[in-house]
Amino acid sequence: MIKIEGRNPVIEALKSDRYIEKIMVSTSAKEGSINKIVKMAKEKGIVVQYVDKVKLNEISQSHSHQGVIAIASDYKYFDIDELLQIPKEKNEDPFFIILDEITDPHNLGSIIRTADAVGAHGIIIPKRRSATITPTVIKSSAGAAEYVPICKVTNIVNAIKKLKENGVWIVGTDMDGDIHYEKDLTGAVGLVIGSEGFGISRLVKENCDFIVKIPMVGNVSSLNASVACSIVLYEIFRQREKSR
Ligand SMILES: C[S@@+](CC[C@H](N)C(=O)[O-])C[C@H]1O[C@@H](n2cnc3c(N)ncnc32)[C@H](O)[C@@H]1O
Repeated sequence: MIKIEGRNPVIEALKSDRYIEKIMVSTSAKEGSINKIVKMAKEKGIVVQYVDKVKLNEISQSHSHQGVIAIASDYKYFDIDELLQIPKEKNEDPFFIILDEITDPHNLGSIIRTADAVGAHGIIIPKRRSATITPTVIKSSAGAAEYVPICKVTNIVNAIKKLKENGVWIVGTDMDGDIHYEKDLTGAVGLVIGSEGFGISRLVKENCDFIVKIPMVGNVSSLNASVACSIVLYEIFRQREKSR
């Protein structure tokens, strides 16, 4: 079981068909969206348990529960074949994100949130040395983790090769690339974002079809990984919308 913490994440979980064992609500949280959550839970026949705020603080893993925690079934990761099936079923050009060892749960949550906003078909993460779906990630995604398929793979390079075999162009991001908005980013695309500390690893970079950079004129040498990811995702989204 996994804890889903915070109001938006719990609302999104209640909207989905995910199994929820119970919802714990702080006795001191009565206002606003808490009433909506309790109503939604009751309509679905889910047990609502009122607990003291101190107890909820102890249970919370994200430390930002906003007075509500749902105990839900574990997150279901996709495999790469299932991921590739999604754009086919929607009759859309594949649009994937590949995270090369993003370790900060807030970055992963924020990337999931933007991925949902731009209609990406899924995110590939490595099994090791990576943030995975935790209460903090779900909270940071504002509940978008319910909608964005995540695929955990043993080897990112092999996953990239598989995407390429399926006609996906792999776009890396680094400071030594071409300006992102001057490149054609339409068609089947897999966007690679490097780790917070080390960027994209050498082998992954060698397997990218091309590299793009987000121009910068300031003093710091790079952007935050989730910010960089959002900027390029929105350029891909803009170009895809324009080419429809
Ligand atoms: C914090 S940066 C990594 C910095 C790292 N010290 C390095 O040497 O590459 C994390 C990731 O965000 C993306 N990124 C950040 N700033 C970028 C920029 N200006 N252009 C393209 N990608 C960028 C890249 O994917 C990068 O690997």
